[in-house]
Amino acid sequence: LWNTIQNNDLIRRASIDARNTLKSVVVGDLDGSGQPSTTSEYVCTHQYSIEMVSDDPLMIYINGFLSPYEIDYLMDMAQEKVYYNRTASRAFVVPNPDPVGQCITARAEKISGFLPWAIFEELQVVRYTPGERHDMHKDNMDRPFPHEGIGDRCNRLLSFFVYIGDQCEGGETYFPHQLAAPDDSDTAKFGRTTKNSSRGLVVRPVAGNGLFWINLKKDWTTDERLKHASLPVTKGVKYGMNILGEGCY
Ligand SMILES: O=C(O)CCC(=O)C(=O)O
Ligand SMILES: [Fe+2]
Repeated sequence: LWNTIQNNDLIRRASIDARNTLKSVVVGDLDGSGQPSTTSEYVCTHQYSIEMVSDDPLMIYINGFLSPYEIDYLMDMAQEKVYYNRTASRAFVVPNPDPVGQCITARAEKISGFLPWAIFEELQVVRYTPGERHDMHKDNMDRPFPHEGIGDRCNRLLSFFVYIGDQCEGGETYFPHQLAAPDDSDTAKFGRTTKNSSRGLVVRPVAGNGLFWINLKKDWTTDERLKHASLPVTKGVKYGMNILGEGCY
């Protein structure tokens, strides 16, 4: 059960300390002078707003999770990187340490609050060109896995999916088991399935915004209701980012 966590507190403390140490070195003090660097406009701050999508399973929509600076930064990085193939789309991992990456991970950790996460994985940026998609899946593994120095039975407890580039048509994130967005919801952010069903949450790419949800039930088994897919991009290019928080029991 979630409340049987043993060493998560120690691990997450170490994870946060490591990030804070790094942050004080790399963010705002790039020349090591102890003064905010004039060569960088970037300061790690967290400004976003949230909307509850559902309480069971827990899902939250986040407006402005990425700042305009962070979007530009990641889009620049996304033009330079070599991508690896995933099924029907491509991805790369944000180098670690990276001042913006560290700040984004710290933000995800903060939002995750007191939930029993132990550590966050490296940030993964994904790209879809026309025809590319991500088939129906869950973000956690079927079986718990060991994570060196953390625990023997770990799994991807928390998922954030954040949109970085929305100059595309299609590419919505689709959760077939979630309730459909209400009629009066913002159509820039939420869509509907073609069949007039009460189920099926369709979330449109809006740069900077994202979703947070919990993959596992209280007994650490898969919550099948969080299966999801990226519908195919039909025009333009979509960029997004996975931020995955692992917990161990
Ligand atoms: O691209 C999306 O909308 C979702 C991607 C996704 O679910 C994943 O990469 O695990
Ligand atoms: Fe996913």
